[in-house]
Amino acid sequence: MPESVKRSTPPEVDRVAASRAAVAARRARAAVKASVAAGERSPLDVLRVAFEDAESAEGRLRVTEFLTSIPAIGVTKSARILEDLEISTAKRLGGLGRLQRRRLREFVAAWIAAHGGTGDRLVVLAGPTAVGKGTVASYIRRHHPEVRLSVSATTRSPRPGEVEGESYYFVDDAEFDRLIDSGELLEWATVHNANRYGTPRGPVEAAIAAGDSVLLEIDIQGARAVRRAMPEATLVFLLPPTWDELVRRLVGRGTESPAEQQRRLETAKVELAAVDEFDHEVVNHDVPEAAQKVVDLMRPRSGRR
Ligand SMILES: Nc1ncnc2c1ncn2[C@@H]1O[C@H](COP(=O)(O)OP(=O)(O)OP(=O)(O)O)[C@@H](O)[C@H]1O
Ligand SMILES: Nc1nc2c(ncn2[C@@H]2O[C@H](COP(=O)(O)O)[C@@H](O)[C@H]2O)c(=O)[nH]1
Repeated sequence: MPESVKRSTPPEVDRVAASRAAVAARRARAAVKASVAAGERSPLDVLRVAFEDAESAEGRLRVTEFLTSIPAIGVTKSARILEDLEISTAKRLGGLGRLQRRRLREFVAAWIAAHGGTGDRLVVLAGPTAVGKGTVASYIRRHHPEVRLSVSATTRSPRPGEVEGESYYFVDDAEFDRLIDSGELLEWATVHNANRYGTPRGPVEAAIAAGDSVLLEIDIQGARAVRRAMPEATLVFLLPPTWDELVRRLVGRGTESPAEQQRRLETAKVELAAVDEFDHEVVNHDVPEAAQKVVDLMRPRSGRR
């Protein structure tokens, strides 16, 4: 042990260690800010990490430091934004309450969409079983040809009327394994403990590169995976008007056995609690109205396209 340390009294050693830790923490926070300012890291990704781990460099970042690292947000604008969001400038990201997190995330997602990020180009529509995701997505396919709908790969068998390459790419387990191993899927999940479903990466990346809007209609696990892979994506949670209406839709669809319906409803209860992880909520009272709300989120607010 070096002489200097041996001679230090315990409080002095503590002070040296604390000051080193403070310098390291300050450097880590500065690195986060610099990566956002340089456009290397999405602000939404920073928020995700901060909300998952309050003690991380991201979680220790003050909201003002965070906002001012976003290009075109200065100190004055940041103060005004925080006043609107009812968040104290002294708060750290990891110390925000549930509603404050939600308001800040919605603000940042809207800011990215309005300032040229991919947020308005890649929109994920997710929600519990039978809420109407497929119905709303089909409506968008029919009425909004400008929106590209991603076609998923699945190991389930085609239902009557489903068309290969339009409804899904129907593949066997070996082919699905190959798609995973070769990195050709942006995300994949086993849905309802039954079949595997995944989003082919190539068409999504090509559409975004071409400036098109892409809609992914996938389950909640898939939405979380897309957020990890592409933090700028806009996540939309489709909600039923009421729980009873969700049950009515599931039972009324008549495609699952009563036992399977029960299992899906148990999962739906858990999934509904994930709504706070999403950037926007749309209540599916009426299909055209819900579809319009989703499509509106895909359009830039400033007429960029
Ligand atoms: N706004 C609405 N009003 C009334 N019924 C609706 C509405 N939207 C969808 N439905 C009906 O609810 C049922 C479930 O819809 P859909 O199959 O699109 O759900 P989903 O979310 O894709 O389900 P899953 O995840 O289980 O595949 C269907 O019978 C559909 O016709
Ligand atoms: N994670 C993913 N989930 C997907 C994908 N494509 C569809 N889905 C979800 O699966 C269920 C069941 O669909 P169904 O057509 O068999 O009724 C539904 O919740 C879809 O949203 C995907 O690529 N990834």
